[in-house]
Order: sequence, then structure tokens, then C-alpha cells
Amino acid sequence: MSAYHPLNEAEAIEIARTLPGLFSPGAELTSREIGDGNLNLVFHIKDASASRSIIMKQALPYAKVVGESWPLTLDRARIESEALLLEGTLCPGLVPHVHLYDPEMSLIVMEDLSDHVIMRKGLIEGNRYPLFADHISTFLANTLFFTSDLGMNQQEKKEQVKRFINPELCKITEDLIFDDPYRDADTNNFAESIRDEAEMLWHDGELHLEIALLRHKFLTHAQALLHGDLHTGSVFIREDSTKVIDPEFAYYGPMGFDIGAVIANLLLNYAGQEGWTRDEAERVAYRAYLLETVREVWNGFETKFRKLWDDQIQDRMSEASTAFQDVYVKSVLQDAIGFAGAKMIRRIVGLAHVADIDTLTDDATRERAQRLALAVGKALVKLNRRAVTIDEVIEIAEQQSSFVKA
Ligand SMILES: Nc1ncnc2c1ncn2[C@@H]1O[C@H](COP(=O)(O)OP(=O)(O)O)[C@@H](O)[C@H]1O
Ligand SMILES: CSC[C@H]1O[C@H](OP(=O)(O)O)[C@H](O)[C@@H]1O
Repeated sequence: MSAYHPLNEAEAIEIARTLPGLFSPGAELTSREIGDGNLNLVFHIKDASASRSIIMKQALPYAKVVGESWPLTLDRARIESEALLLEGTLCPGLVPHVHLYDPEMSLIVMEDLSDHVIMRKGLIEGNRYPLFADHISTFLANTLFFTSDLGMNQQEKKEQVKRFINPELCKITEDLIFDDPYRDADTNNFAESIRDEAEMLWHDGELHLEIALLRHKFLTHAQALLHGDLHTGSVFIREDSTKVIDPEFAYYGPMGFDIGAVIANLLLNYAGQEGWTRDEAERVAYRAYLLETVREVWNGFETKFRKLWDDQIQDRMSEASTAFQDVYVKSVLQDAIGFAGAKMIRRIVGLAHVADIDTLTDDATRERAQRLALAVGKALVKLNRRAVTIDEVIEIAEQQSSFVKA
């Protein structure tokens, strides 16, 4: 019989004591469950006297946000630990160190990053992170290039695709991002004040075509190993350091999905800024910072990805045609823009929202932020296959925010 069961705080301490090389015997350990995500338990285990601490993340056999009625594979803990290890070799310093993965308890023991803050929180507080665009574009370029047919042996890639088949977590994305927001689904979650917007989503044929194409790409395009859920709640940050966490949605999919996730979450924060900034001047400046970050993320990715292609390509035909690189990069940009739009829309009308908008306390401000996020999201989805530069994303955000005025 399996020993698996969800841990309590005391049991987490007992397990921590058995881990080699982490705490001294007899150390006085404290344990606190700090999970604020939708799916898992996260224990913070600390030996205050020795200034030592670890994180123990345990998968539950169901989605925590809904409860036991939504069963969910424990295999996601394996996928998350294997993805973290691989990302750690491709991007040293940009993910937490994994001390141990225990398959029996579906448990990952990892580096404690409590000296960083979750980026979503940092952005809500109005902080700026000068190195973020450089760090995240390195993460994107390295993970996406070196796990694709461009950057690795193509037979080994197929073996890697097998290891990262992740059907249950992919289904969450397929439903919550690429289906439910476009019909009157039970999982949808939106305020009555924006029902008109939700109903427009259900009847917009142009949007449905683009979402169907993006969904099809998500289902079929095994281009690279994705993080799979790269929102600002999956990034721990300081001014001088960036760490990507929580790759349990990792699977082989279209590169633009991860890049789009970063862009979408910067733009969701942009949409909430009327509520977070004190006055117009501060809002204009912070929004400009967010848009400049969007631009730098894409430009950094493109430059680094092209350099990896030029220097380290593994595929003879991709090397033989210089025009192929341009076509490839353009299609990644277009995908990123489409996926960014879809990810913005789902965070307003779908099951899982973002604090950048949901925690705005004034009803009218929150509603304007929701309408702005939807307007930008829809425009990005409708633009995606025609897009040529990242500047078009910036223009859409600026234009839509000038329409939705306080
Ligand atoms: N390595 C870590 N160091 C410190 N805190 C962490 C770490 N990993 C997760 N956490 C905390 O736990 C929360 C939930 O973690 P996350 O991996 O996002 O869980 P979920 O998969 O349930 O979304 C994070 O928002 C953060 O507060
Ligand atoms: C039922 S899972 C909903 C949602 O939660 C995941 O995010 P996280 O756990 O990192 O907050 C993911 O985005 C899923 O789509």
C-alpha cells in the first residue's frame, strides 16, 4: 500500500529531519504551510538558530482551489522536479535548487527563496526590477532553444517529449484558457457588472476562430519544453535576482505560450494600475515601465534566441536556410501575442483570476481594469496572425487605456 497522504505541519518537520545534510540532529525546527497557489501544499521549514530553511512542496491528489471533486494526478510533482532540474542546467541561477524529489510522497524539497518576493506582489506594490527582462529572456531563450529540434538531438528530443507528457495539467489549460471563457461554462467566474463583456466573448466569431487556432497549436505543436504556467506568481524576484518556480504544467508545446504568459501578466498589472498608483503622473510612469519591460522581454528573447541559432544549431536544414530563422522567429512572436491575449481574457472571466485586478477594492475601478484587460486581450488575439513587431502590443495597450478612462 502506498504511504502517500497529505502532510500536516508536524509531519513535514519529521520528514525534514530525515533529509541528509540539511539540518543538524536535534535542531529546533518550525513548520508553516504557506501555499497560496491553486493546487499544492507548500511547507516552510526553518531552523531559526542556524539560519537554515527549506521549502517542501507536496502535490495533492486533487486541485486545491476546487477540492476533492477535481481529482488531479500526483505525477505533476515528478514533472515539476524534472523540469526544475533541467531548467537549472540550462539556466544556472534562474530556478531554485532541488534538494530532493520523493516520488512516494509526491514531494519536492527545494531551496527556500523567502529572501525574494513573488513578482505579482512586487508589481502591485509598484516596485521595479531592472534585471527582470534580461533574466527572463535568458530563461526563455535557453529553455526553449535547447529543448527544441533546433538545439538538441532530434531522437533524444522525442524521448524527452515522452517524459513530459502531461495530459491532466494540459487539459486544465485547454479548458480554462481555450474553451470555457468562450461559452457559458460553469467554471467561469466573473462579476455581474461585466456580464455584457462575457456574453460578447461567447458570440464573437472572429475571436472564436483565433482561439480555435491557438488552442489547436497548444494541442499539437510540440516545439519545445514549456514551463507551461509562466505568470508573475511563478516568478520570485529581487532587484538583483530572478527565480522561476512552479513548472508543474511543463509539457512540449508552442514556444509562444511561455513568452505570451510573461507579456500577459505584465499587461494585467498594467490594466490594474488605476487602482494601484496614487495619481496620473505615477500611473503614466509605471505603465511606461511595464510596457518597456514587455518590449525588452521580447527583444531580449529574440536577440538571444537568434544568437543560439547562429552559434549552436543542431539541425542542418535550419542552418542551411537563413530565411527560415526569420520565418520561425516571426511565428513565435505572433504566437506569443495570441497566447498573451488569451491568457488575459481567461484571468478576467475564467476560473482563476489575478490579484493585480481582483484585489482592487473600489468596484468601479476594478470594473474598469477588467474591461481594459479584456479589450487589450481581445485586440491581441485578433492581431496575432498579422503582427510584425512587439511595438504593436505596446500600441494596443496604450490605445485601449486611452479609451477606458476613469
Ligand atoms: N522555493 C520557494 N521558496 C519560498 N517560497 C515558496 C517557494 N516555492 C513556493 N513558495 C511559496 O508557496 C506559494 C505557492 O507555490 P507554487 O509553487 O506557486 O504553488 P502552486 O503550484 O500551488 O501554485 C508561492 O506563492 C510562495 O509563496
Ligand atoms: C484549477 S488550476 C487553475 C490555474 O491555477 C494554476 O496556477 P497556479 O497554481 O500557479 O496559481 C494554473 O494557472 C491554472 O490554470
